Amino acid sequence: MLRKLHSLPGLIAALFAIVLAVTGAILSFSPALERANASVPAAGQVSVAELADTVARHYPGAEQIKRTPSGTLIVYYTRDGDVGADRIDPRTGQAIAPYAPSSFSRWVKNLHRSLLLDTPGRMVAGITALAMIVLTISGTLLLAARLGGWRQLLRPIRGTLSQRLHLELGRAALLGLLLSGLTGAYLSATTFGLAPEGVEAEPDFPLEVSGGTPAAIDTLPVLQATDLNDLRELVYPYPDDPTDMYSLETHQGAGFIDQASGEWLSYQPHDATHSVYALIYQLHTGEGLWWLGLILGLSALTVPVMAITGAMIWWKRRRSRPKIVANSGANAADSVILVGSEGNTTWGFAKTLHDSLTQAGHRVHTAPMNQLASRYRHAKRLFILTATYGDGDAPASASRFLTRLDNITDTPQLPVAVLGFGDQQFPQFCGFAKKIEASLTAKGWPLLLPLDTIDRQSGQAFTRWGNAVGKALGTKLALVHTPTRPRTTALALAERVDYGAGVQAPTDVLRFKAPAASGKTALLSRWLKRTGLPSFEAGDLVGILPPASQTPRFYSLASASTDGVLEICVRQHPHGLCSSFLHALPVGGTIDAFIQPNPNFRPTSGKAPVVLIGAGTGIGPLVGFIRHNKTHHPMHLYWGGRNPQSDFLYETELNAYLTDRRLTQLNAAFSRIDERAYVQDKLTANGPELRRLIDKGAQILVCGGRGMATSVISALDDIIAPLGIDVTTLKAQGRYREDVY
Ligand SMILES: Cc1cc2nc3c(=O)[nH]c(=O)nc-3n(C[C@H](O)[C@H](O)[C@H](O)COP(=O)(O)O)c2cc1C
Repeated sequence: MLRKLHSLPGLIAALFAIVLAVTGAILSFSPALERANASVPAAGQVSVAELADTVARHYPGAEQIKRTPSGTLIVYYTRDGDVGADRIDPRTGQAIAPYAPSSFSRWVKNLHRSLLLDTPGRMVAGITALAMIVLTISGTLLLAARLGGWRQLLRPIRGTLSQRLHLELGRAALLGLLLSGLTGAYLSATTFGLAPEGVEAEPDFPLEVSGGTPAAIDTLPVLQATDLNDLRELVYPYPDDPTDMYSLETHQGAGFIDQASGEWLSYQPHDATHSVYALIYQLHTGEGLWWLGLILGLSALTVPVMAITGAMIWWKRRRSRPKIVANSGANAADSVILVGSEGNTTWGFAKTLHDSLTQAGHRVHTAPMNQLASRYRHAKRLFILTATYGDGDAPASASRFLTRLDNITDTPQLPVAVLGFGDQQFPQFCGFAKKIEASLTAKGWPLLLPLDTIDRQSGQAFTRWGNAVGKALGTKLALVHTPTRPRTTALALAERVDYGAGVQAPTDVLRFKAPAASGKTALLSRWLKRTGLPSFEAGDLVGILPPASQTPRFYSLASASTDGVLEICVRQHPHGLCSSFLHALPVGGTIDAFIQPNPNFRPTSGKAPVVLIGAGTGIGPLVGFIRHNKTHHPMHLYWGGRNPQSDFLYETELNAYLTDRRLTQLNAAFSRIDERAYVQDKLTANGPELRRLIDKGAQILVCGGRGMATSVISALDDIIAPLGIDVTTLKAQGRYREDVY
């Protein structure tokens, strides 16, 4: 519901919001620009009397002085029968330059207020301002839910580039956009008479003046007592007309002043509605508050980026949710599948289960977890497939599940199997699935199968769970989940470096390039310096589809596309389909590959040191990070192999990086030599040094097998215990990232 409330107005209002935001940004920056050009005396330095006097001397035909909220002073005058206007210096009253209002800013203002369409345009602008309020509030609620609560609102944001851009910008611009939306909606309401416009009673027009000889301007008491910074407008009396008077408007009120006595003839202070209107106008435009104008302008500039990234996120989500065919009604089904998903990948698994059960002759109903019914009339089993978000929280399509469950008073005799989808890198791995199973068992629901979990959408783990489901149902259930085949690129093997033959761990560093183009295409590519490779960074993943398989195998990338090669490090597994294929691939042979971004596994920018830890082929992305460490950021590498004579991967490159200071320290451990050691032993041996680095805010990136990763966590927990923290804390702070397989 919240997501719909965010995406629907967002998509509809996007275009108008972009126009209003860009024009609003231009207008918001103008007070700061105007202020930078205006000379503004400090309070108490210049009185209106002094200014009016100097102006009258330089402009014998002066009619009016106006002060804009940003402090620019404009004098309107007649000279030799012609009218004119000049920008003037507040201290000398002399002309700085002729004044002509900018027709561009008038056009921008009209576009902003009414889209150049008068009343219908004003209505659209008002509705867009309301949509902006709905979007900022619903967006903030979604962000808080995604990050695991209000207190976590400043936590680092994970996700794809468009997600991070959308969320980071939204978080930064939140208050500015909310203020613009609220004040814009109020100003719109005033144009349609729905809110007071702040129009107030005019000061009484004096019927009589003292009629004495006009006094010198700089001696008039009211003008002497009015500071220049309070001035809005001063109108001079007609020359040589003793019955005329000065008219003065300040921030506090307005009235008429006698030419001879210099006292008020009538005065009307501004009332509360006027002051409220003026304040809201100021908060919307930033006029007179140049710093607020800058904040509002910068916030508004995020809107086009957020509109585009928001539309991209919406489209990706829509495209990635598979269509469930042959979906039985909730009361007709014998098997019910409820899905908790945010990014839609769990729906893909649910569809595989749905199709397999349907093929096995079952009537299956698949729905979001939020649609949990109090009763499924013919159901014999319930499957719950759910992801976890935030800090063990519900994904979008399951946010109301627990409340609905609480409202079910009779416990249905419906056996249930919960399958959690998550990521081991999060401290609350499959936390929500665990919560669901605990709540179901506490309410007395019978279990069809105990809770099982799937780490990072592992197809193999899902097949294993499918076998267990098949056994429980007494049918053979082959759950082969193939993610929709992504668009692949053909790449040709350009170079291979062999390691590890002597220690029974054949490992290859493989470098791929786009297959050689021919004729005009080759010339064009050379001229454009295009490599023909898709775009990627070291630490991203490449999915490779081995021949005769639809299931991609993922390898961490040791290069970035700017290096001109796609480099991976692959160990041959005895029966590994893809690793055997890659090890047998001749130079010039091609693969089908696609890139899966892995933006969370990267060194962060900033001054904090980076500790890279890996074993075996886990060195791949770590070497990529070091290769790109052109700014000589402190990087400490801990790596474990078997024997330095046989499988010291990247030995030559690493020594070169130590020499040119891209690598600060290299700690290699080998397990098949006399002084055998594993990478965790090296960590323990260097414990005090590591503790110092972590205390200084170091980020830790770990890549390699799960066994190694577990040993590394336990060694590091011991090392940092004296700091009063553990690896779980570092993970929660986003300072400990794993790429583990
Ligand atoms: C912002 C964010 C927070 C996550 N939090 C957790 C978590 O706390 N525990 C967990 O096991 N997985 C967590 N995950 C991983 C997802 O649960 C996992 O990728 C899941 O397969 C996504 O399924 P979906 O695409 O259907 O939403 C998180 C993922 C993201 C993007």
